[in-house]
Amino acid sequence: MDATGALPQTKLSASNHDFSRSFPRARSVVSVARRSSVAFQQPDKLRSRELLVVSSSNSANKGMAASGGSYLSGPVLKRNPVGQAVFAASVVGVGPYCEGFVDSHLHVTEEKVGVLLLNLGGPETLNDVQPFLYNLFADPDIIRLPRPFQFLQKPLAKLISVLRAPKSKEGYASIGGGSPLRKITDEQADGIKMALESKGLTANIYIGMRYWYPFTEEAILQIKKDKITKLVVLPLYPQFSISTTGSSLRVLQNIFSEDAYLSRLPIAIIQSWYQREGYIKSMADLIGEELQKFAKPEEVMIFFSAHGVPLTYVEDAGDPYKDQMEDCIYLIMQELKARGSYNDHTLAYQSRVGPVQWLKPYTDEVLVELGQKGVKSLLAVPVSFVSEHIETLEEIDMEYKELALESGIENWGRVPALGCTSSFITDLADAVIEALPSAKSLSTTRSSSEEADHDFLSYAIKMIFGSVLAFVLLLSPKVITAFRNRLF
Ligand SMILES: C=CC1=C(C)c2cc3[nH]c(cc4nc(cc5[nH]c(cc1n2)c(C)c5CCC(=O)O)C(CCC(=O)O)=C4C)c(C)c3C=C
Ligand SMILES: [Fe+2]
Repeated sequence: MDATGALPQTKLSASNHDFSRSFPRARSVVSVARRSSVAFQQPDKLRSRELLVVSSSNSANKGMAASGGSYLSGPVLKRNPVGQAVFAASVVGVGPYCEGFVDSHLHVTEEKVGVLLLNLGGPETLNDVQPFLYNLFADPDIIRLPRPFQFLQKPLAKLISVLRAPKSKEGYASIGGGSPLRKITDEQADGIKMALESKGLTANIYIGMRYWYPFTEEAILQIKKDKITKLVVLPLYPQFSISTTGSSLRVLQNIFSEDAYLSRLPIAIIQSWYQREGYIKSMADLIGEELQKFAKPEEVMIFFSAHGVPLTYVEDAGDPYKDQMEDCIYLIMQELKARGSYNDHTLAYQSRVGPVQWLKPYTDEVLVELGQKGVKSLLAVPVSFVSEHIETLEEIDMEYKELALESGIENWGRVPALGCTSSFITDLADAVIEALPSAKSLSTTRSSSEEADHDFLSYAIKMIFGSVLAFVLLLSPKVITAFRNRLF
C-alpha cells in the first residue's frame, strides 16, 4: 500500500490484454468439469481396499493432459509400499479426493489443496471509499488506456477517484456505511469449506479481492506459506468479463509467472460457471420463491439486471460477457419453463460509469419504457454477481425501485443474491472437485508464449490507432463535459 492506501500495481506482462491465452488449458476446465460430472468414485469402497496412491510421474501427468484432463484416464495407480503411513482414504487418480501422492523417490508427500476465491472487494468504511476507487480505476482492465498513455493510469485514477468519492460515499452511507462484500465472501468461503469436507475433501479456502482487503496478493502469500500443492481458482463471478475475472486472473498471472514455487504449482482455473446446473437451479429456486409473493405470479415481468461493461470490451476486445449473460438468462428461463413458469422476461445492464457507451439496453431506460407500456408487476433479478452489494442494495432497491414506481409499475419485487444458499454453495464445491484433476502448473503451459508474442504485435497496432483516437476524444470539450456530468 502507498500513502493513499492504494495497492501497488503488479508488473504487467506483454500479454496482459488476454490472460486466458496464457492459460490455454484453463479454457477447457469448465468443459472438462461439465463432461466429468460423472460421480466421484465411492471413496468408502476404496477405503476398505488396500491403500492406493498415485505416482506423480510426468508421464502420468502427460497422460492426463492428453486425455483432456479426464481423471479416469489420468494418473497411474500403484500399490503403496509404505502404505500404513499414507492416507487411508486416498483415491487420487480415480477421483478428485486428492490427499496424498508418492514422489519419484517414493517419499510420501501430503497433498494440500487450496481453493482461491476471487472477488472484487469493497470499502468497509466511508474512509475506504476513495482509496478503493483508486485501486479500481488504476486497474488497466477497468480503464483501458492505449499503451502510449498508460503512464497516465495512476494520475487519472487518482483524479477520478477523488472526484467520484463523494457520490460513492453517499451510496455506501445509504447501505450502512460500507460494502457487505467481505462478510458475505467470508461466509461463502466457510460454506464451501464445509461442503467440500462433507464430500471428503479437506481444503484451505483463500479469499483474494481485487480492489480491497483481503487483497489477492495477500492470499497468494498465505498460499505459499501454507505450502499448498494444488490450487483451484474460483472467481465468484458466474460469467467471465475482462473487467472482473480477467482482471483478477491477470494479477495471478503476473505473480505466478515470477515465482518459482507458484509457477510449478498445479492450478485449475474455473473461468466461468454460469452454465452449471446447480447455479441455474438455485437461481430458478430464488426466482420461483419471489414470484409467489405477487398476487398474480404469472403476470410478473422477470427483469434480469446485469452489471454493464463498456461496449468496446465486447465489440473490440472480445469480452464474452454479453454472450455468456444471454446464455445464462436463456438457461434460467428454460429451467423456469420446465417448472411451469412462462413469464415474460427481459435483460438490461446497470451501473454505467463514465462518458463511453456501455452495453445496452440500460436498466433505467428499460424500466421507464416498461412502465410506459403498461407493465404493472416486475421482479428484478441481479444476475452478474452472487452477493448483495452496493448495486443491489442501493441502485436496484432504492434508485431503480423508485424509478419503476414513478414510471407506472405498481408491484415491485427483487430476487436476493445467492449468497450462502446451500444448493449454490454445494454446487460451487462440486465445481472445485470436478476441476481439481485438471490442475496443471503454469510452467508447463509456457508454450503459449509464442502465441502471446504474436498477440502483442496485433495489440500494439490496435493501440497506436486507439491512442490517436483517445487523444482526440480526450481533448474534446464535449467529452470533458459529459465526463464531468456522469462521473462526478
Ligand atoms: C460482474 C460484475 C461487475 C462488472 C462486469 C463490473 C465492471 C465494472 N465496474 C466498474 C466501476 C465500478 N464498479 C463498482 C462497484 C462494483 N462493481 C461490481 C461488479 C462488477 N463491476 C460490484 C460487485 C461492485 C460493488 C462492490 C461493493 O462495494 O459492494 C464501483 C464502485 C461503486 C460506485 O462508485 O458506483 C465502480 C466505480 C467499471 C468501470 C466496470 C467495467 C469496466
Ligand atoms: Fe463494477
